[in-house]
Amino acid sequence: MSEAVQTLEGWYALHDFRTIDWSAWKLLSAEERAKAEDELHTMLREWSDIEERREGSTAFYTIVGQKADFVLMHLRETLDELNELENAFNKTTFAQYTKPVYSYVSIVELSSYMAKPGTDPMQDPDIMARLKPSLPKSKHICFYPMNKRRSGNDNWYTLSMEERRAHMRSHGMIGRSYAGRVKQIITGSVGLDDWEWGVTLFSDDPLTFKKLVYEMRFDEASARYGEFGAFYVGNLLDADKCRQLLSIG
Ligand code: VOV
Repeated sequence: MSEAVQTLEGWYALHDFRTIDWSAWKLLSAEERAKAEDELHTMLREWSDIEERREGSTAFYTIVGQKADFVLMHLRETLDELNELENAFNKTTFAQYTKPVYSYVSIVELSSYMAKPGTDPMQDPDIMARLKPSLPKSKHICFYPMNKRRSGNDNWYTLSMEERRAHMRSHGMIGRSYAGRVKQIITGSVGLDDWEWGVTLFSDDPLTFKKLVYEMRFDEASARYGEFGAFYVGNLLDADKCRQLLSIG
């Protein structure tokens, strides 16, 4: 039997994808819409206070295309907190005018393939910052779930630790050549959701997502062992953009 790699876990993650029920939203009076928006902005401010206290982080992006209209990505210390905030959001007036279309539950994960031997990762401030990150406010987000293949001769889980480490080293080298242009948050979801990992990328240039993902397709860790779900891509929603999105002319 191959040895499982040790993993470090940080904050739990919920990706909550919704569409907006525009016909119902448009039927509201301007006053009713303004009230619902104020309530939404109060909740967004509460989430940003939580982020300032370093007790979690939230990213709010539109989604381009028909899979969803927006995503709220939340990171929190516990699954209970994620569930509470999901329920609190569902009780808002604005949420009544949204329809859930997809969600993903996972936890920020770092594997120890590249760990320095003899060091305690939990004492390393860089590692702690990666496990409990403030989500970037980059202009664009890209999310997709993925598995490592388990079929015939292409079974990631029967490779030796050394083979997997060599693959991850090569994978990491490609990733590092995108340093400063894209930030990745890898969340593990074995036992938590339908795929094995969630990949969330942040960048100021959406073309970087295409370049990076394409280049990785040629790397064996992805070419031979990667299986991918649906891709969601979108644009940052700050308070002004959010008002613009919800305004009815
Ligand atoms: C954007 C840059 C980037 C960089 C620098 C980077 C580096 C690294 C390193 C060094 C490591 C291993 C240690 C750790 O940190 O866990 C990983 C780990 C991982 N990655 Fe990665 N990855 C990136 C980016 C990046 C992308 C774009 C993808 C999607 C793959 C694709 O084809 O679409 C991905 C996937 C993963 C996964 C699923 C894991 C866990 C695999 C496991 O078996 O445990 N990743 N990754």
